[in-house]
Amino acid sequence: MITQNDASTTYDPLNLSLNPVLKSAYLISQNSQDVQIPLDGIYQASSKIYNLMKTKKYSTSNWKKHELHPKTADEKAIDWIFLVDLLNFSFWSDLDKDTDISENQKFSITFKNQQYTGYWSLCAAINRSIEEGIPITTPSFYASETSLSDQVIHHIFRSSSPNSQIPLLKERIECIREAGNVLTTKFDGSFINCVKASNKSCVNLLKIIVDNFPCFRDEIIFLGKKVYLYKRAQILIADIWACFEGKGYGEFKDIDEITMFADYRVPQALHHLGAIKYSDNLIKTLERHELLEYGSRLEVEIRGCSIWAVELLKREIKRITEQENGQDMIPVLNAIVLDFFIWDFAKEHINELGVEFHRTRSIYY
Ligand SMILES: Nc1nc2c(c(CN[C@H]3C=C[C@H](O)[C@@H]3O)cn2[C@@H]2O[C@H](COP(=O)(O)O)[C@@H](O)[C@H]2O)c(=O)[nH]1
Repeated sequence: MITQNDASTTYDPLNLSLNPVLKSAYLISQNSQDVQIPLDGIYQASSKIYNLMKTKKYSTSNWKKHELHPKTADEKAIDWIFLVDLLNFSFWSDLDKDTDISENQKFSITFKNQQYTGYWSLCAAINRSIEEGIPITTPSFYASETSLSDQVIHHIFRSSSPNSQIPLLKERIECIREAGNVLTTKFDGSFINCVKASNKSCVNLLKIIVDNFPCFRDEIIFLGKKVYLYKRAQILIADIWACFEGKGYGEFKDIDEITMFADYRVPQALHHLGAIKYSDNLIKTLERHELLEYGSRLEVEIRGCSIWAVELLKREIKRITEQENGQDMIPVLNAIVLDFFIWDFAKEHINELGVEFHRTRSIYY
């Protein structure tokens, strides 16, 4: 059983992790006012997740099974993953607050006669443009407006519902130009060269990403201290690791350093599972669909406590697995596999999560 000790003030993450995100998450969780991590909730959620994962035999091979994800782990897949995780943010619709708005009035992408929203709409838009012969995943192509105009980018993200547009399209174009130029001027035109420079260390690769690509710098001042959440930088590494199933370009000796990715979906599922608990005041704020500013106290508490809660879930589930020698049931268990599982769980149970997601408009998640 994990004890208070794991989450107590004597626990010093400085010795336990090289990843600045984990230290930040611990600091936030220790100073949080409107989000708590009840240990009994962690125990209950751990056994529930363990049993669900056991039946699903969840592993990294699930990543390529998603219909819109690349099926072959090669250099093209790396370019695809980089572009997707460069733009993997803020899909929720302003229209969400009007309950009588029907789903098909919101932004969505039609691809192969299927309609996609949210994260999957991004994947669908990119796959659709590849099928239309647009080399959208080639950095030298998307770096400059002369080869890829803003108008064509608008066309790539055209919605199947009229008068709706992907949120933050202008900011997405800025990210595309910025990252495309960094890759062409500093990394010989492909993110694969960042992966090679990381020397199979995800902590190194995380640093390369945030040092060279400003739009991945998900950093905030919390109670006068700089905290690092790095959601897109970490999921970029995790998607490569999962796509390559931990081998070849996906082999990272220190992959267990990567934490949960602090988005707006997984916290909802964590609350539903009892692993985190919002104050009444926060719940009312969310129910009013109030915007939470990026970097505001409530928003940082939700994100930081979610990361720390997944860390505690991981430890407790590891302990259960060892106790029940279920290693073969869950071959690989780290914060990535746990996060992916909980995110897919959130999507599967989207209408029964019992709490609103928090609405922050940002390019960071
Ligand atoms: N923490 C975490 N956040 C994730 C993902 C994913 C997709 N990952 C796929 C790849 C492997 C997994 O098995 C998933 O199938 C997207 N997001 C974030 O969610 C939000 C979009 O939500 P919605 O509007 O409802 O689609 C947005 O912030 C986006 O950045 C994840 O896995 N973990």
